[in-house]
Amino acid sequence: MKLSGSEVGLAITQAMAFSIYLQFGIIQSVQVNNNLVAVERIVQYDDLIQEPKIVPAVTIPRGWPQRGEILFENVILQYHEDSAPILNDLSFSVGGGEKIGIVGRTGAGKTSIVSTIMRLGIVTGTIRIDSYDTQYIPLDILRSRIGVISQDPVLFSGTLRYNLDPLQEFDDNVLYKALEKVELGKTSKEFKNLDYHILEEGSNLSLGQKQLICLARTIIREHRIILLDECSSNVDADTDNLIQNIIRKDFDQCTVLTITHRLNTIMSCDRIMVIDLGKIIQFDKPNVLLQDAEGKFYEMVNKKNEMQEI
Ligand SMILES: Nc1ncnc2c1ncn2[C@@H]1O[C@H](COP(=O)(O)OP(=O)(O)OP(=O)(O)O)[C@@H](O)[C@H]1O
Repeated sequence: MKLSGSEVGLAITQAMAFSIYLQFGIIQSVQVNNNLVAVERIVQYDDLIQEPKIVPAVTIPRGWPQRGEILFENVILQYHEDSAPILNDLSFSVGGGEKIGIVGRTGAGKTSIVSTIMRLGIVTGTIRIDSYDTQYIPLDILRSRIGVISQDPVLFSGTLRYNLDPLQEFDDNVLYKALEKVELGKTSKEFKNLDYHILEEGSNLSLGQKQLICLARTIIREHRIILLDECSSNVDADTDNLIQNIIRKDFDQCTVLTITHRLNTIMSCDRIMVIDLGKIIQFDKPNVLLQDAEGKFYEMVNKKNEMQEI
């Protein structure tokens, strides 16, 4: 939605009027504050550069992606037009149902792979998902068909039901089943009630509980491709184990890309991708990488073991 100059002007005038009313004690200060923040947000959103509207050349099937294959061909990612590429000429393919671990030092470009798949930033080269070139897929379709769980879970002020299913697409039974799978009820009995109220950004929940709600959301949607970006890095060992078990059981048929600093989390993956300075420097089965004494992965594993011995 693009506001006209007069609409933005009207919003600002209304905000000013509210602040005058406040000085005269006409309306409650909390209400005024909320209204001012709302106007401020509208003005901020209005300044955002709009993403391109993509008209697909072919019809995207309802069930896309079905196989979950990902193909990168000479992909480059920049976050701004005049900035240097963050990912440099990446080419690789992932088969449907494969479990891939992605590792590399801080700032290597791991999260940028997720950004690229979701087409956040300026992407050149070709990314195909089940043979469909993602540059021709409308962004709302692309982003709603891939499950992403990051280290900063996104939750809204509203009921548990609203947070699990904001568009009210699923039966309560489906939501309850997903909650059972992620064992949220074991952390607090409040989570057995879909009307339980969650505060803005989930401020009345622990990080682990927030992650489990995001996991439940992904289970409900039965995504074929799931991108996990450090989703269990800041939770306790029990929640981490629970998350890993759910991924193994419920996402068995899915293509899962797991970004992590915890190397033990990805040892059971089919293949591990090592990223450095925006390039893939190794991509192979864990046992192959562990035997390559000259390789980066070998160095990372041994450094970690040394740290544990100290
Ligand atoms: N939105 C952004 N705008 C501009 N530069 C960005 C943006 N996001 C990431 N970068 C830059 O891209 C590079 C790669 O960042 P990325 O988050 O992909 O690394 P990472 O390997 O996931 O790191 P970490 O392990 O610390 O999360 C970094 O130099 C970072 O500063």
